[in-house]
Amino acid sequence: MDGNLKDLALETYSRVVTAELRINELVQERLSFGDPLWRFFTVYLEPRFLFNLVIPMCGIYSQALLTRLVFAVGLASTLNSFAKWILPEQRPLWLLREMYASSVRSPSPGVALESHPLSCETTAGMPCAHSMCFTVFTLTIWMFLSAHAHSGQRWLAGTVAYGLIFCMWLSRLYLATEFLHQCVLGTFIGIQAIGALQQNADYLWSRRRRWAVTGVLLLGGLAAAVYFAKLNLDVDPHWSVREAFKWCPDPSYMRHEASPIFYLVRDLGILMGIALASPLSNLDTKNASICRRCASLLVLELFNFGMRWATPKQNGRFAFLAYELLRNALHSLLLLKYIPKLK
Ligand SMILES: O=P(O)(O)OC[C@H]1O[C@@H](O)[C@H](O)[C@@H](O)[C@@H]1O
Repeated sequence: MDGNLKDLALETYSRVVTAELRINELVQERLSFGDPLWRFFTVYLEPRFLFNLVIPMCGIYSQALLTRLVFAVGLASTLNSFAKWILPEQRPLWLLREMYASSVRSPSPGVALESHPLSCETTAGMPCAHSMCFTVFTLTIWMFLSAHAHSGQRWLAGTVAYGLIFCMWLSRLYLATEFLHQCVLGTFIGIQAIGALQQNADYLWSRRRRWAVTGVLLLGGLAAAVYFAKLNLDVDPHWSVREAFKWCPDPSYMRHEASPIFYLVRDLGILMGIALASPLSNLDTKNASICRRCASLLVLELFNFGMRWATPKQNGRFAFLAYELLRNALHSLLLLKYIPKLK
């Protein structure tokens, strides 16, 4: 009975993802006129770019908005990286090529997908990080601006926000990096995460630094425990990187800083910066003059850019990961705690 249920579940899953491959194909065929736009969404609105440029730019408008964005998007990105670290789910191009390469799954799906450098992701597919972090980013801005808007303006801004999130889905489907269900679930989890953060805002924002830092260290321990548990269970922790190597048309499209471990370290670094700036309720979120805000954020982001440029990539992976952890922690700490002091 159990065996039958498992077979049925696998069969249903396989049918669903095969049908979803056709959605990727349809989007590639019908929406190629928007190619520059889909690339723009994937390249310039991805979590790393949000942290290194877009969120700091929002700080020019308001320090309170910047604080909320770093907190919400930082937590969402960490949650996403953990989900990808724990659950190994295929991406469309990997699955399609496996299907064609394997004689077990027949008949072949009869789908053709185009791939290029942006399709060479090295993490698992589920849930879509672009959709999840962008959902949290847009809805946090929407909620912040809605506090002082009429219901008509709120409705209009909400429609624009969901329209942009839909464009992010199309971008990921067009580049064949994600299945539709991975994008939808990314957005769904993002919305649930915002709800949970809102409900527990008082509790979370009043945590003392000691507790917050302990929480981040425990998360680091959890990530390491998952790694060793996988090794014990004979599950390859680097499965997604191997899939990418196997199916990416050119390995030079893949980057050091795109592995699941790198993303976990990056996100834990961002959280560590938030933890060091805790309690968040004590942070100064008053706005300095616009000139001062522009100048201080410009200096900070130039400094961050220099730090990124100087990343030691040739001194082994531990130096690389430790540097990234510290750089991200310093960047979010400076954004949250020290930029407002420069008044
Ligand atoms: O899950 P997606 O949308 O394919 O994204 C994969 C990775 O893409 C990178 O650009 C992000 O910085 C990562 O956080 C993310 O994990």
